[in-house]
Amino acid sequence: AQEAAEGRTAHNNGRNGIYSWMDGLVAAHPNLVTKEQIGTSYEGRPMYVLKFSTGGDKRPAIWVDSGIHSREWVSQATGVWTANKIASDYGTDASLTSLLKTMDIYLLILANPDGYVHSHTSDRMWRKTRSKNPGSMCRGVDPNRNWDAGFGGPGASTNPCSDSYHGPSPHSEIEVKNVVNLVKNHGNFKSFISIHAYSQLLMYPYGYTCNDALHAAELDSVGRSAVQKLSSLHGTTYKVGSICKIIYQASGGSIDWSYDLGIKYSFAFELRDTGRYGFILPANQIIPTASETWLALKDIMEYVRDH
Ligand SMILES: O=C(O)[C@H](Cc1ccccc1)CC(O)(O)C[N+](=O)[O-]
Ligand SMILES: [Zn+2]
Repeated sequence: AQEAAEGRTAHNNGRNGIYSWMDGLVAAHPNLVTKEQIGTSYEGRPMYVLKFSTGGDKRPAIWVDSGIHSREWVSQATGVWTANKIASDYGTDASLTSLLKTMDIYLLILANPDGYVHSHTSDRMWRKTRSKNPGSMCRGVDPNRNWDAGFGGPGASTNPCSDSYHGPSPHSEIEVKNVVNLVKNHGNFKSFISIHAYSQLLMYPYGYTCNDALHAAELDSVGRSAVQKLSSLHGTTYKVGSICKIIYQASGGSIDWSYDLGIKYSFAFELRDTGRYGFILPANQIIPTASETWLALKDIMEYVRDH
């Protein structure tokens, strides 16, 4: 109880490790990394994106988010590792350096900050946002069912007590709305990548239907190339396919929304593992997971740069 209390204090006093860590990264790389607040969460926590840019104005950009489902802790950890990797490899990795000459990378490490705190202080298996549902004892909306893409269709629940509750309306969750506003106002994103765990999958639209997306063949080949690079590091095997075909039908998902907005290169990762540890992945697998995932992310980013 004492630890939980201390945990709550640390989080509530904004001494949250990731927030202060982000400030350190910005301070260490002032010519590359800036921190932009895109809004606040339901409980009032700031939502920050890290912007990696070498100049220009609204350059073609790549979006990466992690932690939209708060219990998928290797996802947020991979976000942190990836932020550091981009900052430290810029200038030495020729491919990344050339990418950042013409494109920007936006990285939202904590897409669901309230849920993340709740999974640390109260319920390790918490997935949703922490919003109050009128008329229900149950809190939270599944932020990956709340996007305006096939909203309320098959593969989401109308029950506020369900872990896949889609919410009262599209973009009802402020955490989702904040991302929608940034992406729409920016207007020049070429790729939208959302990082989840677990199952070891690289998926592309659609989730809301099992009909093929217009660019399914191209996205499939981009995905296969990326997972080949991923597997080359530690031999981790991934499957590639559309959300609906490879995992299950799911409506209101973020990458269906980004794809239908016109952001062709929309992907979702399901990181390690395949169920042995599930969401409770041992910490000694964080760096191997993040390192192999980076090879796939970089491959996708290079493809986007060149197409
Ligand atoms: O159900 C989900 O939102 C993801 C699968 C997914 C991923 C992207 C778009 C639509 C669905 C699976 C997961 O990451 O939540 C893992 N899980 O089933 O807990
Ligand atoms: Zn997830």
